[in-house]
Amino acid sequence: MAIDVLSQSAVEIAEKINSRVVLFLEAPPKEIESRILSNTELTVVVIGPVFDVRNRRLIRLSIPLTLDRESVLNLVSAFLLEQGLIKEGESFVYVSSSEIGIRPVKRNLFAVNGFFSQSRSVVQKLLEIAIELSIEGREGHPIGTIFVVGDVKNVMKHSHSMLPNPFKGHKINVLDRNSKEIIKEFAQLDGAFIVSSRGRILAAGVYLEVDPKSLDLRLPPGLGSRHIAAAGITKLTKATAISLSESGTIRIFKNGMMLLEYNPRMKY
Ligand SMILES: Nc1ncnc2c1ncn2[C@@H]1O[C@H](COP(=O)(O)OP(=O)(O)OP(=O)(O)O)[C@@H](O)[C@H]1O
Repeated sequence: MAIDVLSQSAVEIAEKINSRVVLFLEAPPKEIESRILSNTELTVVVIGPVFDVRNRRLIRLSIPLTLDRESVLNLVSAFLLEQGLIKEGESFVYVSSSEIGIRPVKRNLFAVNGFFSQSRSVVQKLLEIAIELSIEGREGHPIGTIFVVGDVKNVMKHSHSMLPNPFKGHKINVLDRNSKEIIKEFAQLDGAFIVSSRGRILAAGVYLEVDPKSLDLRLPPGLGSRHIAAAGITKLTKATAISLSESGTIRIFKNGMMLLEYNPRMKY
């Protein structure tokens, strides 16, 4: 099997370049995992449907499979740095059933503290919804929106409602299966959603009060007010923001920096 042969080469390469981590972009057969764990000192990271980081040598990350390769590698780099599993300047080896490569890790715009330790499944779920909204739009129109997750008390201090809050008094959680359509429907409103770190939607149609001049935002040029607001609120608070541009591009911000940029429409 291709992944069997390639994983063997990945281990050899990792040992040759003194890398500490091998990343499987798709889950390998169990015996490959156990062989690497018992015969080497390497940490194995597997991208798949399961998220489990308790075992420090066999780490399972669930990252949406629809993301492009670059974004997946960026997210994994951020994770490895954040967890202290790799240092800046070191490399990890990645492997799938059709390719193998070496990825040097840099602490760049994409590598940001705290992304993986907070509200993982909530952010993941909202990312899924943003991907669907990007591809589908709503009633024939492209949709743009912002989801702000976590540190709700502080987020509220830096925002105000632009319209009566449709979620007031309703217990709607992004992790509930049947909440997706409601969220997509209200994504047509102007402004941002405020979501607790446990996934409860507290408000929609919220204006984020962000003054970019007073914040040291390190953003790529050309982003408009929606994106500056999304980035800014993560600088002012400990929240994570997911923005969807009307152009279909999804971005994740944390600490005022962009962690991920991805346009699912590009593949269609
Ligand atoms: N501070 C803010 N808080 C919440 N929503 C905002 C804020 N600023 C702008 N928006 C929303 O973003 C929308 C688009 O604004 P603008 O075109 O300037 O942003 P953009 O970053 O270029 O977004 P897009 O790429 O979707 O066009 C506004 O109509 C408004 O709904």
